[in-house]
Amino acid sequence: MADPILEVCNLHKNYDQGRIEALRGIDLSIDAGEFVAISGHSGSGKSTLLHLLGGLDTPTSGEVQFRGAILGSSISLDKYRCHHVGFIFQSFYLLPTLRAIENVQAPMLATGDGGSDREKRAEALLREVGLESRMRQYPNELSGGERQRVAIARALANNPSILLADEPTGNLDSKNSARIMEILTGLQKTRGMTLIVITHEPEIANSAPRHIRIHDGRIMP
Ligand SMILES: Nc1ncnc2c1ncn2[C@@H]1O[C@H](COP(=O)(O)OP(=O)(O)OP(=O)(O)O)[C@@H](O)[C@H]1O
Repeated sequence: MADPILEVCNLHKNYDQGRIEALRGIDLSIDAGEFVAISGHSGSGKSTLLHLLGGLDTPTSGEVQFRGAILGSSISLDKYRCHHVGFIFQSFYLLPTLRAIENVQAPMLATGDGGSDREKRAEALLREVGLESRMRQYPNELSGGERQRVAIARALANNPSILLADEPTGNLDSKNSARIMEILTGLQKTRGMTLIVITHEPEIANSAPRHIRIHDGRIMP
Protein backbone atom coordinates (compact mmCIF):
# COMPACT_ATOMS: atom_id res chain seq x y z
CA MET A 1 0.00 0.00 0.00
CA ALA A 2 1.21 3.52 -0.80
CA ASP A 3 2.88 5.26 2.16
CA PRO A 4 3.75 8.80 1.02
CA ILE A 5 6.66 10.34 2.89
CA LEU A 6 6.89 13.43 0.68
CA GLU A 7 4.05 15.13 -1.13
CA VAL A 8 4.52 18.14 -3.32
CA CYS A 9 1.61 20.26 -4.41
CA ASN A 10 1.70 22.85 -7.20
CA LEU A 11 5.24 23.92 -6.32
CA HIS A 12 6.57 27.11 -7.86
CA LYS A 13 9.94 28.73 -7.28
CA ASN A 14 10.93 32.04 -8.82
CA TYR A 15 14.26 33.80 -8.55
CA ASP A 16 15.34 37.30 -9.37
CA GLN A 17 11.98 38.94 -8.54
CA GLY A 18 10.10 36.52 -10.74
CA ARG A 19 12.30 37.00 -13.80
CA ILE A 20 13.40 33.35 -13.48
CA GLU A 21 10.74 30.69 -13.06
CA ALA A 22 12.82 27.74 -11.90
CA LEU A 23 9.84 25.52 -10.97
CA ARG A 24 6.47 25.97 -12.68
CA GLY A 25 3.96 23.80 -10.87
CA ILE A 26 5.41 20.50 -9.63
CA ASP A 27 3.08 17.83 -8.25
CA LEU A 28 4.77 14.76 -6.85
CA SER A 29 4.26 12.03 -4.30
CA ILE A 30 7.14 9.88 -3.09
CA ASP A 31 6.60 6.79 -0.98
CA ALA A 32 8.68 5.84 2.05
CA GLY A 33 11.53 3.56 0.94
CA GLU A 34 11.40 4.54 -2.73
CA PHE A 35 14.51 5.08 -4.87
CA VAL A 36 13.83 7.93 -7.29
CA ALA A 37 16.23 9.33 -9.88
CA ILE A 38 15.78 12.88 -11.18
CA SER A 39 17.34 14.00 -14.45
CA GLY A 40 16.99 16.90 -16.87
CA HIS A 41 19.16 19.34 -18.76
CA SER A 42 21.24 21.96 -17.00
CA GLY A 43 19.08 24.73 -15.55
CA SER A 44 15.86 22.69 -15.73
CA GLY A 45 15.23 23.06 -11.98
CA LYS A 46 16.53 19.80 -10.48
CA SER A 47 18.62 21.30 -7.67
CA THR A 48 15.90 23.83 -6.91
CA LEU A 49 13.44 20.97 -6.46
CA LEU A 50 15.86 19.01 -4.27
CA HIS A 51 16.51 22.07 -2.09
CA LEU A 52 12.78 22.53 -1.55
CA LEU A 53 12.32 18.81 -0.80
CA GLY A 54 15.10 19.12 1.78
CA GLY A 55 13.84 22.30 3.42
CA LEU A 56 16.96 24.22 2.36
CA ASP A 57 14.81 26.85 0.70
CA THR A 58 11.15 27.87 0.65
CA PRO A 59 8.80 27.83 -2.35
CA THR A 60 7.35 30.95 -3.97
CA SER A 61 4.00 29.16 -3.82
CA GLY A 62 2.75 25.63 -3.26
CA GLU A 63 3.93 23.33 -0.49
CA VAL A 64 5.99 20.32 0.45
CA GLN A 65 4.61 17.92 3.05
CA PHE A 66 6.67 15.46 5.08
CA ARG A 67 4.37 12.70 6.36
CA GLY A 68 1.45 15.13 6.10
CA ALA A 69 3.23 18.02 7.89
CA ILE A 70 3.73 21.16 5.79
CA LEU A 71 7.40 22.18 5.74
CA GLY A 72 7.96 25.58 7.31
CA SER A 73 4.50 25.56 8.87
CA SER A 74 3.44 22.33 10.65
CA ILE A 75 7.10 21.34 11.03
CA SER A 76 9.96 23.85 11.20
CA LEU A 77 12.57 23.69 8.46
CA ASP A 78 15.31 23.38 11.10
CA LYS A 79 13.72 20.40 12.78
CA TYR A 80 12.97 18.73 9.45
CA ARG A 81 16.54 19.24 8.13
CA CYS A 82 18.23 18.15 11.35
CA HIS A 83 16.22 15.01 12.07
CA HIS A 84 14.61 13.71 8.91
CA VAL A 85 16.85 14.42 5.91
CA GLY A 86 20.46 13.70 5.01
CA PHE A 87 22.17 15.59 2.17
CA ILE A 88 24.94 14.47 -0.14
CA PHE A 89 26.46 16.86 -2.68
CA GLN A 90 28.73 16.50 -5.68
CA SER A 91 31.48 18.51 -3.94
CA PHE A 92 31.28 16.62 -0.59
CA TYR A 93 31.50 19.81 1.56
CA LEU A 94 33.50 18.16 4.35
CA LEU A 95 35.06 20.48 6.93
CA PRO A 96 38.78 20.45 6.03
CA THR A 97 40.06 20.99 9.58
CA LEU A 98 38.16 18.01 11.01
CA ARG A 99 39.13 14.35 10.76
CA ALA A 100 36.70 11.97 9.01
CA ILE A 101 35.26 10.80 12.31
CA GLU A 102 34.82 14.40 13.51
CA ASN A 103 33.05 15.36 10.29
CA VAL A 104 30.56 12.53 10.90
CA GLN A 105 29.98 13.71 14.47
CA ALA A 106 29.38 17.35 13.48
CA PRO A 107 25.61 17.00 12.82
CA MET A 108 25.20 15.11 16.13
CA LEU A 109 26.85 18.01 17.96
CA ALA A 110 24.62 20.48 16.16
CA THR A 111 21.46 18.72 17.34
CA GLY A 112 22.78 17.53 20.70
CA ASP A 113 22.07 13.93 19.62
CA GLY A 114 24.25 10.98 20.43
CA GLY A 115 25.51 12.05 23.88
CA SER A 116 28.56 10.12 25.04
CA ASP A 117 27.93 7.60 22.27
CA ARG A 118 28.76 10.07 19.50
CA GLU A 119 32.18 8.74 18.70
CA LYS A 120 31.04 5.11 18.73
CA ARG A 121 28.10 5.92 16.48
CA ALA A 122 30.35 7.80 14.06
CA GLU A 123 32.73 4.81 13.99
CA ALA A 124 29.85 2.46 13.24
CA LEU A 125 28.67 4.69 10.39
CA LEU A 126 32.16 4.90 8.89
CA ARG A 127 32.39 1.11 9.15
CA GLU A 128 29.04 0.85 7.36
CA VAL A 129 30.50 2.74 4.37
CA GLY A 130 33.72 0.67 4.44
CA LEU A 131 36.04 3.33 5.88
CA GLU A 132 37.10 1.67 9.12
CA SER A 133 40.77 2.10 8.25
CA ARG A 134 40.51 5.81 7.31
CA MET A 135 38.60 7.26 10.29
CA ARG A 136 41.39 9.51 11.58
CA GLN A 137 42.38 11.05 8.25
CA TYR A 138 41.64 14.63 7.27
CA PRO A 139 39.63 15.17 4.05
CA ASN A 140 42.72 16.19 2.06
CA GLU A 141 44.29 12.82 2.93
CA LEU A 142 41.36 10.94 1.37
CA SER A 143 40.48 10.13 -2.26
CA GLY A 144 37.36 11.58 -3.85
CA GLY A 145 35.46 8.32 -3.41
CA GLU A 146 36.53 8.11 0.25
CA ARG A 147 35.48 11.71 0.87
CA GLN A 148 32.07 10.98 -0.55
CA ARG A 149 31.80 7.94 1.73
CA VAL A 150 32.55 10.19 4.73
CA ALA A 151 29.85 12.56 3.46
CA ILE A 152 27.40 9.66 3.29
CA ALA A 153 28.25 8.61 6.86
CA ARG A 154 27.77 12.23 7.94
CA ALA A 155 24.39 12.37 6.16
CA LEU A 156 23.34 9.35 8.28
CA ALA A 157 24.48 10.89 11.57
CA ASN A 158 21.04 11.79 12.86
CA ASN A 159 19.37 8.70 11.44
CA PRO A 160 17.23 10.42 8.78
CA SER A 161 14.51 8.64 6.82
CA ILE A 162 15.26 10.50 3.57
CA LEU A 163 18.57 10.80 1.69
CA LEU A 164 18.80 13.57 -0.90
CA ALA A 165 21.78 13.39 -3.23
CA ASP A 166 22.65 16.08 -5.79
CA GLU A 167 24.87 14.45 -8.42
CA PRO A 168 26.71 12.40 -5.78
CA THR A 169 28.96 10.76 -8.37
CA GLY A 170 29.56 13.87 -10.49
CA ASN A 171 33.21 14.23 -9.37
CA LEU A 172 34.09 10.53 -9.39
CA ASP A 173 35.45 8.02 -11.89
CA SER A 174 33.26 5.13 -12.98
CA LYS A 175 34.62 2.67 -10.39
CA ASN A 176 34.06 5.03 -7.46
CA SER A 177 30.76 6.12 -8.91
CA ALA A 178 29.54 2.50 -8.95
CA ARG A 179 30.75 2.02 -5.35
CA ILE A 180 28.91 5.14 -4.13
CA MET A 181 25.67 4.08 -5.85
CA GLU A 182 26.08 0.59 -4.36
CA ILE A 183 26.33 2.14 -0.87
CA LEU A 184 23.35 4.46 -1.42
CA THR A 185 21.06 1.77 -2.82
CA GLY A 186 22.28 -0.59 -0.09
CA LEU A 187 21.12 1.94 2.54
CA GLN A 188 17.80 2.30 0.76
CA LYS A 189 17.30 -1.47 0.87
CA THR A 190 18.70 -2.38 4.28
CA ARG A 191 17.49 0.66 6.24
CA GLY A 192 14.37 1.24 4.15
CA MET A 193 15.48 4.81 3.46
CA THR A 194 13.87 7.00 0.82
CA LEU A 195 16.58 7.81 -1.71
CA ILE A 196 16.29 10.69 -4.17
CA VAL A 197 19.22 11.17 -6.52
CA ILE A 198 19.82 13.87 -9.14
CA THR A 199 21.98 12.49 -11.89
CA HIS A 200 23.17 13.23 -15.41
CA GLU A 201 24.29 9.62 -15.82
CA PRO A 202 21.80 7.54 -17.84
CA GLU A 203 23.11 4.34 -16.24
CA ILE A 204 22.15 5.57 -12.75
CA ALA A 205 18.83 7.07 -13.89
CA ASN A 206 17.89 3.81 -15.61
CA SER A 207 18.86 1.71 -12.60
CA ALA A 208 16.26 3.46 -10.43
CA PRO A 209 12.80 1.90 -10.24
CA ARG A 210 11.38 5.42 -10.79
CA HIS A 211 12.90 8.05 -13.02
CA ILE A 212 11.54 11.60 -13.08
CA ARG A 213 12.56 13.90 -15.92
CA ILE A 214 12.41 17.66 -15.38
CA HIS A 215 12.13 20.05 -18.29
CA ASP A 216 11.92 23.83 -17.87
CA GLY A 217 10.65 23.58 -14.31
CA ARG A 218 8.01 20.93 -14.97
CA ILE A 219 7.89 17.17 -14.68
CA MET A 220 7.75 15.58 -18.11
CA PRO A 221 4.78 13.25 -18.57
N1 LIG B 1 19.85 31.41 -6.18
C1 LIG B 1 19.46 31.64 -7.43
N2 LIG B 1 19.25 32.88 -7.89
C2 LIG B 1 18.85 33.12 -9.16
N3 LIG B 1 18.62 32.15 -10.07
C3 LIG B 1 18.83 30.87 -9.68
C4 LIG B 1 19.26 30.54 -8.35
N4 LIG B 1 19.36 29.20 -8.24
C5 LIG B 1 19.03 28.71 -9.45
N5 LIG B 1 18.71 29.71 -10.31
C6 LIG B 1 18.24 29.56 -11.70
O1 LIG B 1 17.11 28.70 -11.67
C7 LIG B 1 17.12 27.80 -12.77
C8 LIG B 1 17.14 26.35 -12.25
O2 LIG B 1 18.37 26.12 -11.59
P1 LIG B 1 18.77 24.73 -10.93
O3 LIG B 1 20.06 24.92 -10.23
O4 LIG B 1 17.62 24.22 -10.15
O5 LIG B 1 18.95 23.83 -12.24
P2 LIG B 1 19.57 22.35 -12.38
O6 LIG B 1 18.62 21.58 -13.25
O7 LIG B 1 19.90 21.79 -11.06
O8 LIG B 1 20.89 22.66 -13.21
P3 LIG B 1 22.34 21.88 -13.24
O9 LIG B 1 22.09 20.53 -13.86
O10 LIG B 1 23.17 22.77 -14.12
O11 LIG B 1 22.84 21.82 -11.83
C9 LIG B 1 18.35 28.17 -13.60
O12 LIG B 1 17.92 29.08 -14.62
C10 LIG B 1 19.25 28.88 -12.61
O13 LIG B 1 20.09 29.81 -13.24
